[in-house]
Amino acid sequence: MKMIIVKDLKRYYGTGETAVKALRGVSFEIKKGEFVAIMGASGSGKTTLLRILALLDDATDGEYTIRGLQVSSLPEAERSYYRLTQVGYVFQDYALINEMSAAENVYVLSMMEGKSRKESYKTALEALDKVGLKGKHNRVPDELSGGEKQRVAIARAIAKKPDILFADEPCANLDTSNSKQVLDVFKELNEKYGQTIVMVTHEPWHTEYVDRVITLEDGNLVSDEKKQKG
Ligand SMILES: Nc1ncnc2c1ncn2[C@@H]1O[C@H](COP(=O)(O)OP(=O)(O)OP(=O)(O)O)[C@@H](O)[C@H]1O
Repeated sequence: MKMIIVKDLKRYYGTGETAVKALRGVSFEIKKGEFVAIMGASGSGKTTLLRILALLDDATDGEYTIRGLQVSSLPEAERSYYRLTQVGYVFQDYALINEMSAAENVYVLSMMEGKSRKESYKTALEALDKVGLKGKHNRVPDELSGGEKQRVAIARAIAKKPDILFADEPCANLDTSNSKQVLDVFKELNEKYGQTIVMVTHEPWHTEYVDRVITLEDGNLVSDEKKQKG
């Protein structure tokens, strides 16, 4: 099943002669259950693409469909609802609330979706267990390693059981050992639960974990390569 269809996607910042053409017309499809890396040099358009796919930004032109739904032309209120309920996003800097425990960081988002307190708590603990943080539910971010903090952020993103999990350089602030822990979690979510994942990275060794690598260069898609997972 096709999860994502992108056709001739363009994103220009500014207008006229001085416009920055961050995406110059990118097309591809992603199937349900794929784990895809988006690579490319700094400034090639990776974050711009991911933000549009995660409905955090609008394209200047082109079409974007998730599970057959033309999200690029949805009214803003519906886009927000879709983003809140169906899209998981993991940021480079974790974006956790320092005063809250791991469980509370995950729980708060479920509550925002309108779930009951009891259900939200149960969902949060399940998500934390899935990312290997059993026994650390009550720790605040300062009592966790960088890799553990990122795993809390992943738990928060998957608690809603999103159609797609997006991650923008999730290991950028982590050493190799913590990066491996985080990538192992993504791999397990992908293999065990069939989670579709789209991850921006600039580290070639991260591609050992994925099914496919899409490479951007100066706003164009220049290669799309299937990988043998390590
Ligand atoms: N808000 C903005 N306003 C103007 N130009 C922007 C904006 N955001 C990004 N750009 C430009 O668009 C181009 C693509 O940026 P983008 O952040 O998508 O690249 P990237 O591949 O993610 O880079 P990096 O690896 O350094 O994060 C760059 O030339 C960048 O300077």
